[in-house]
Amino acid sequence: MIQIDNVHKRFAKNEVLKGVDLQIPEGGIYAVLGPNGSGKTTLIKCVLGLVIPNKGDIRVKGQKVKNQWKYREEINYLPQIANFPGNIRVKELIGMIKDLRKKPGDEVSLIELFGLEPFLDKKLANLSGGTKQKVNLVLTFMFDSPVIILDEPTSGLDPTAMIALKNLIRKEREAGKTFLITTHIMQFVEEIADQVVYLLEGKIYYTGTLSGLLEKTGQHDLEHAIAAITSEKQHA
Ligand SMILES: Nc1ncnc2c1ncn2[C@@H]1O[C@H](COP(=O)(O)OP(=O)(O)OP(=O)(O)O)[C@@H](O)[C@H]1O
Repeated sequence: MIQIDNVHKRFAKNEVLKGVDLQIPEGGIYAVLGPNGSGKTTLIKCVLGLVIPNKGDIRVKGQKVKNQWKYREEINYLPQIANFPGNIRVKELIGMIKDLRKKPGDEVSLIELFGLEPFLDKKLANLSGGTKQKVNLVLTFMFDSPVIILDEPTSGLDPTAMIALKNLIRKEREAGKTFLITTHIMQFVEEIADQVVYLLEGKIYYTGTLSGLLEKTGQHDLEHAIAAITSEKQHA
């Protein structure tokens, strides 16, 4: 479904991705993990065509993404920071995004799921951070696309919204969707991820199941496994 071959990306002298190879088959939830600044967002943006690699190939459903736009219709994307003008009202924003995507969108059940009815007539500038994130989740999930990319989806969410989000992701996985998710919330990964991808120093340090990572690091939970990798690297 997504094939990443030998991808390199540098910003000036900062070599962020140094030969990333990754195959994501169709269906399932892939958690992309790694320390701050390890290149998770950069990798995701390469898949979306928002960042152009210096070297390497990326294919989505067999098609090279370079200079292509059509394939992006197959992807729903939640950015880490979504910047919409603050004077737009929630319902106007939802309408605008539906017009732009030119695809039928079903927002009604999502608005209910995240309890957003009282906020529909409010301007974005007047919403709390968590409420804005719920609106962004509605924008991401209201379209039916086979690939869903979420960059830090839990940001600012309260426990009720977290449960709603996990249930939503599981439901979409049951429908055969493929997820790429970055997060620093290890409990979230433990609860929902099928596979873990760990980026370190510009390369993939590990890809496989969560239990495989625990075995590789000799740890009992993901938080300790990640800490063990970091300290192993610092002492190497
Ligand atoms: N447009 C850009 N121009 C210059 N440098 C950039 C740009 N985008 C990212 N970087 C740099 O690339 C590196 C990787 O950033 P990236 O946002 O991909 O990391 P990340 O793993 O997603 O981090 P975090 O966990 O903090 O979200 C950082 O050093 C960042 O400063």
